[in-house]
Amino acid sequence: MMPSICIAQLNFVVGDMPGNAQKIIAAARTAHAAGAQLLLTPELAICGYAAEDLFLRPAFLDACDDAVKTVARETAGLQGLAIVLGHPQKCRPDAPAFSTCHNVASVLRHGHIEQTYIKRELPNYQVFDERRYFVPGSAPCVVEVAGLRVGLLICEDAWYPTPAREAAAAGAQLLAVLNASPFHLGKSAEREQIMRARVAETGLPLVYAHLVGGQDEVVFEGRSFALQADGSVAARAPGFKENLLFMQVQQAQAAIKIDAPITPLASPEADLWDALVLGVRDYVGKNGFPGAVLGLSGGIDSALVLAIAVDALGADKVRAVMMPSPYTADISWLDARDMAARLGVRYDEIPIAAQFEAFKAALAPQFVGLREDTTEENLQARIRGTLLMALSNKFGAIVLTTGNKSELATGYCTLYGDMAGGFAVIKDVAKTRVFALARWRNANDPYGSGASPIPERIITRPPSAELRPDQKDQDSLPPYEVLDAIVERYMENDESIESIVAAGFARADVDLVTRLLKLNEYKRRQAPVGIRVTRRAFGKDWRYPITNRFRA
Ligand SMILES: Nc1ncnc2c1ncn2[C@@H]1O[C@H](COP(=O)(O)OP(=O)(O)OC[C@H]2O[C@@H]([n+]3cccc(C(=O)O)c3)[C@H](O)[C@@H]2O)[C@@H](O)[C@H]1O
Ligand SMILES: Nc1ncnc2c1ncn2[C@@H]1O[C@H](COP(=O)(O)OP(=O)(O)OP(=O)(O)O)[C@@H](O)[C@H]1O
Ligand SMILES: NC(=O)CC[C@H](N)C(=O)O
Repeated sequence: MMPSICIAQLNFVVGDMPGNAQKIIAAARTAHAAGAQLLLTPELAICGYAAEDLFLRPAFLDACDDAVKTVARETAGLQGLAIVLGHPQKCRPDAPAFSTCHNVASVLRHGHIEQTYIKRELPNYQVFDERRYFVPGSAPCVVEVAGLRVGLLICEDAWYPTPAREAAAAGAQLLAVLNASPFHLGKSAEREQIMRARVAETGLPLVYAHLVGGQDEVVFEGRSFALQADGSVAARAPGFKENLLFMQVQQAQAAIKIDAPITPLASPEADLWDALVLGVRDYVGKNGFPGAVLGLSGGIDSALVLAIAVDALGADKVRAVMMPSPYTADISWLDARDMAARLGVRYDEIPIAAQFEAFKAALAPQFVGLREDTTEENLQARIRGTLLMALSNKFGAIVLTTGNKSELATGYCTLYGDMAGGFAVIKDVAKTRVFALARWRNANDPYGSGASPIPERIITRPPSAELRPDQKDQDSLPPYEVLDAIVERYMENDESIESIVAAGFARADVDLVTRLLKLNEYKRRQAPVGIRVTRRAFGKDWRYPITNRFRA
């Protein structure tokens, strides 16, 4: 008789060790009641991923240790259930300075820690800094559960052949991987492909236990899965929600077969939408905000952010404010009103003409003889930022900023103006993708907030900041198809200026975009945190110097 395995695909809160422990205990009870013999948690389940420099605090590691003991104690009576629990563990006292702990998976059974596996491969690229915190292990770990020998691995271990091969050599019949693998577009398929390589090399089936939830700039999409020994998908949990995924392991002649439900993968747009919704919901929820507020301009960016916010939080928790200036077109407030009504959010109008005039009057003696320029444009953006922050201060709702990746790349945004706020929802979504996503959301209603929330004219009118008469984005920037393609090549793929020009882009466009990218590093350092959805976002994954003379 081979075991039944349960994956606890759960949404943990970083630093809430007592809460996370209770979630794991509840999952263990459910799994046990359903007949499971093995419960797998995600990587570092006890403290959440990523706890960053909290790992440098001895008291934090002690609290993790206490929580592991709580899980062991409170699940001691679950006869026949082994729990593989991800947690940090203090190193020996003679460990090198600043390498304070191991990233481990412990096997809890009958109230005791029976075995502990130490993660061997520590990722230190993209958003990962694991070598800052962890000391690597060097040995495989195989645990026996109901007659099945399970080889334990932790996330990055399975991105290299050696740990899996050594687990197989140590007698494993199945590989179990505990993971915290942040989402970007296409990551689900990429991950399954990498795991398929491990299966091919070892000839062993593989079970992948994954985290779900948003944590600051990253989102984990869940979608835990299993592969048969022939590499085919044996199980897959739903994406972007908690799930207990049960699978029955069977001995079929010499082979081990896994029997479980398979949720299909989703389209890129559906994934992107779900990632943004979960990112907003968890940032707002886990940080204790009662709701969110944003400036609704009648343009596409704020429209998209409003639709995401409503899907994430519900219409009753979201508030939209239209703040017309002398340059705001009639269609802007007509469309803003229309959209707010479609979604059923609270909508207010606060004109900013009087404040704008007051600022200009105050500055007039200083500006004598000077013509109006971006200074006056930015004043409008800053008045709006001030009003939104006042609403946030008074009512507690977080201000969602609406800048997209194209704007952040080129600095087409105002410090302390439209950049003022707490969470930058679409900062990793390029403008061309903003349009595609708006169309997708109008054709789909994944959270039941209403079909077609975005008035068609908002999608079809030419983008404008409406900060001076007849202004269009394309007066100062190349067409967004060109801009976004250059940003993707230069920023996401590290291509050189020459290779982008060689690929057929006009040198003037490439020069302008890469120059703006370099010049605006200072702005990005002051931008709010926001959701990473591509392989490389402006965040932990983009660490360029501000003072810098290199551009090629
Ligand atoms: N290296 C550096 N390190 C630190 N600070 C630096 C700096 N270089 C300039 N600065 C400071 O930054 C200031 C310039 O930045 P900032 O005040 O933001 O203003 P700035 O970048 O000059 O203007 C904002 C631009 O964004 C456009 N915009 C605004 C609002 C919304 C939208 C939209 O469509 O979404 C577009 C607007 O049309 C304009 O072209 C300088 O005056 C200086 O004080
Ligand atoms: N009239 C307005 N009323 C309320 N908020 C505004 C208004 N104009 C601008 N904002 C806020 O400032 C942000 C930047 O807007 P702006 O119109 O300058 O450029 P944008 O990037 O094209 O954005 P959008 O597509 O939402 O208009 C908007 O997304 C919105 O949150
Ligand atoms: N936590 C980890 O070890 C993650 C690293 C891994 N390569 C991933 O993104 O999936």
